[in-house]
Amino acid sequence: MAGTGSIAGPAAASPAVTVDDPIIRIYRNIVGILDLSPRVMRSTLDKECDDKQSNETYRQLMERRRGSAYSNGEWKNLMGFSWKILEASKTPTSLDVTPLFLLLTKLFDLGKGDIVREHAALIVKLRAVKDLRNDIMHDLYNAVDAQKFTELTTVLVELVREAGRFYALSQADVDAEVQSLNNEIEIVKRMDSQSIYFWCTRLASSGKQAVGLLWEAKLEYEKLSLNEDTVQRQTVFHALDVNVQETGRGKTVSYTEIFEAHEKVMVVSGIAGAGKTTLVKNIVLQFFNTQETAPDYLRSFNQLIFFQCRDRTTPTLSDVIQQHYEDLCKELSKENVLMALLRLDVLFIIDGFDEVNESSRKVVIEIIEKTWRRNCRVLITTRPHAVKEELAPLLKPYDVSFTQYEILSLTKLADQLTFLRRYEMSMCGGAQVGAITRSFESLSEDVRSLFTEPINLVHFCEMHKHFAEEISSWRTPGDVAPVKLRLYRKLISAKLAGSIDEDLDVLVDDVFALIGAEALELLRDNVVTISEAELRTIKRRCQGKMKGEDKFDPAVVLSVLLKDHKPLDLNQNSSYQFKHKSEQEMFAGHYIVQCIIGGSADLLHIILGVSKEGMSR
Ligand SMILES: Nc1ncnc2c1ncn2[C@@H]1O[C@H](COP(=O)(O)OP(=O)(O)OP(=O)(O)O)[C@@H](O)[C@H]1O
Repeated sequence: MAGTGSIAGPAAASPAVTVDDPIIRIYRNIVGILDLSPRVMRSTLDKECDDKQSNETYRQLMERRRGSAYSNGEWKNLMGFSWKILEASKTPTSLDVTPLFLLLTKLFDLGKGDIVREHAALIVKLRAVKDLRNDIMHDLYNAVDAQKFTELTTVLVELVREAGRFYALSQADVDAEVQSLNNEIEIVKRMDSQSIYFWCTRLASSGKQAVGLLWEAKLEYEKLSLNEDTVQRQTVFHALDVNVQETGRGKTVSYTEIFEAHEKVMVVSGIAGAGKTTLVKNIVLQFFNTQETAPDYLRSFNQLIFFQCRDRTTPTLSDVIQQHYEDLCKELSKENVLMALLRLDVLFIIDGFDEVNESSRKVVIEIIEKTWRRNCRVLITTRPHAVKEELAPLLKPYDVSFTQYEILSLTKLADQLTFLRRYEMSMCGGAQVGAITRSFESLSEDVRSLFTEPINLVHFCEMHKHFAEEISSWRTPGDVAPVKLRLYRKLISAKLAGSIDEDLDVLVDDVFALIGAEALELLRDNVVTISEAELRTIKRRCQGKMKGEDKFDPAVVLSVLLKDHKPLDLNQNSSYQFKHKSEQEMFAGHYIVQCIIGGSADLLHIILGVSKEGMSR
């Protein structure tokens, strides 16, 4: 049977399954939704569009029937995020239930010439299929329900009969179509383990759970950057607001509303430390939360793939898929799992596009290329400068448009205090809560205006822990900046005290200079992850600086400044990163200032990334 999408080769003996087996129940529902339903609806659409010319798109057909063109805005409002596929498609072959339902209902609304038609009964049947689709695809509890398959097959047969009445087909033609559908239904009842729908079934039944465990282990806790404190990510999460750029009127909405966009691609932009990565990590945790069902705004997805552009070691999308569904990919191949995944409703999250490199760019392009015709959506985060300069040009050749949202800063004192309170509670386990917020409230407005990004507020908590006294003496914004570096100085000195004979201050200056030069060089190449080999080079350089200090261990110092970044694929080597990109930038900035103060002639060519000879020219 062509329709069940067998993967390749002769059909293997079907696994011994009974109706009691959850896998066969999910399989039937999945084939019913992903294969039988669109085929029946496509046949209805063909009947409705018997006047369509073969080179005409569905948008053009509707405009012809309407007698006027739609503006792009009208078309998007009419078709939601199916607008693109319905604008481009000339045949129904790649349309599935959601765009088919939309298209059919909008065609009925338009009418067909002067013919008076009563389409209400037909819409009832179409809607029943669409609702069953959403029930089954968005909730495993429904997907495993044998009754749903019975309901679906019944309504599909009714749809064929109702379409027969509506288009005044002969009884013989309708009976033949029903017979053919019943034959297909009988085939679906026997599970084909070579069918792509079998793998969709496996993904639907256990994929989310497996990936959920993976992300929960990786993301549940957050280690703060300036000291050893750990907080539970969801407990300290502050629900951020975003500004919809599309409207041009500065409409402010909650982050949960970004999925209401008409575009399949949504871009969340924000300056350094605005909370882009934290936002998407919390979306991941909410999606996979095993204690509660996914929140409403995520309910339309049944799988989620998370990819960070700083990754330099995952060359293809199927490798990303393998990291997510390791066991399933061992059974089938990663390519087949990817193929099956793209049939489902997937949310792809691409984090930190501004950090994209040669390898991760290929993955981003693959995601865009493979998802735009599907029921998938893509959420991309980036610093603002990369939207115009890099992201828009990358999407343009694929004719992909997006809605942009900008994360809003926390400018109101009440919001800042709420934010700080959560961290304070988590950091002191509930004891002595109030000191941090009181200290913050006592600052002048001028100084407080430095703390409008989440990262600065978190750093405030950390600085308060070490320099509470000093904070009370801050008078101007200029008093704040040096304290963060002093905090690092203090942390490194504490680590080295007792093991080093030399003057610690001088030694820390040397470490800062070395790490600052390294940070600058990496930033120049837009690199934020450091491989094991690169780390060894940095360690050797540290060691070289500390000649004569036998007891100096560069790993101890670097552990204060860098964090270990464990790969998803445990067979791969670890990589390392600054605790936050903004800290990499801070050390690079400090280094530049020191070079300028010290009158270093080497500096400019390093920043510009050219040779000294190149500079003289
Ligand atoms: N919504 C939030 N609730 C609680 N804490 C947050 C929130 N957003 C950010 N933070 C804190 O601020 C830190 C920096 O945020 P994050 O890394 O998400 O910023 P970013 O916008 O991705 O920055 P960059 O562009 O530099 O990568 C986080 O590690 C976290 O401690």
